[in-house]
Amino acid sequence: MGMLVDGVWKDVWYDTKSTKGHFKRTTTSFRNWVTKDGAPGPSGDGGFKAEAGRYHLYVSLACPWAHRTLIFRKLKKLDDLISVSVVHPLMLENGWTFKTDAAATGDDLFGLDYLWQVYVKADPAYNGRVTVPVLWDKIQNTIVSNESAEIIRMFNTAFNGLTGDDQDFYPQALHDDIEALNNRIYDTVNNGVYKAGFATTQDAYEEALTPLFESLDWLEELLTNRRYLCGDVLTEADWRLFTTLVRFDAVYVGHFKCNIRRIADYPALSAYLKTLYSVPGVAETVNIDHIKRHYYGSHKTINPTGIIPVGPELDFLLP
Ligand SMILES: N[C@@H](CCC(=O)N[C@@H](CS)C(=O)NCC(=O)O)C(=O)O
Repeated sequence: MGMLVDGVWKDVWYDTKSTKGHFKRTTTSFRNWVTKDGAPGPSGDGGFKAEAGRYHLYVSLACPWAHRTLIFRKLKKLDDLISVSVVHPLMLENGWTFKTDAAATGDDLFGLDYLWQVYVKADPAYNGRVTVPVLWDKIQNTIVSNESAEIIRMFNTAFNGLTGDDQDFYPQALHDDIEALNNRIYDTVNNGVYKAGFATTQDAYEEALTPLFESLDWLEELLTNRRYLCGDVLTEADWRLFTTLVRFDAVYVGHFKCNIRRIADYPALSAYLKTLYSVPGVAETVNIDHIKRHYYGSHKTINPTGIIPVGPELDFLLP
């Protein structure tokens, strides 16, 4: 774990001293958008036209934010248009690496050793954390975006003319509902588990845990009466929640101490998780082995022995 300072790699853990034990996620720095015709998107610069074979996605199969982009690549039929490299599950003193293993592919584009080298290629004086996902442009030789929330919106529409797929996970009529759901779920659930897990004081941990379980209880009630978060329509809000739910019982309950209840204890959330998992193409984006090895193996301050629990048996994996 570390970061780049003026383009030089430094091995440092998250600073929670200045925030009294609270984990604060830093903002993302590459915010350009791929669009149908290369016109600028809501942020960043233009010049990133949707073209087959032009873009490359760097992901970790362990990371819930990168997982969103893999799901959208799959559901929006972008497999043949956007290539992918998968980093090694362990993120230690060199950050994400391109060491290969069963599902870690190495860097198919440049043959580099570390993800930070991709960031330095895009910006030789880069300052900040080196995170996945990264969407790389092979023509301009730079990072288009490293913000998953925006990459999934690009994937949702920009390539429709090339794939002929017009499924819409962010329909105009539901924008307000989706934003409201995303805001609460991001703060208390997606990022809530990290705030609990990376807290270094009892107070900071408990401050994250209470709203996390209030939100899970609220979601359980909501999903008792609805198929998806917005009703009958499957939207990006569901996929954003899914990547946290699918990791919850395997790692967040134990490793991040989010242990008031498991997802398995919530009937509606469990059924919903299974429904989303069984959407064609989704199961192949879930890699529980990388997920467990990453969290239990990479965060030495939380789990110094690096021992990976054998259980639990996960219900959604069963047919
Ligand atoms: N805002 C980013 C967050 C991505 C993120 O935090 N990824 C984690 C992996 S789960 C990461 O790469 N962390 C490395 C670090 O913080 O040094 C997004 O949603 O795309």
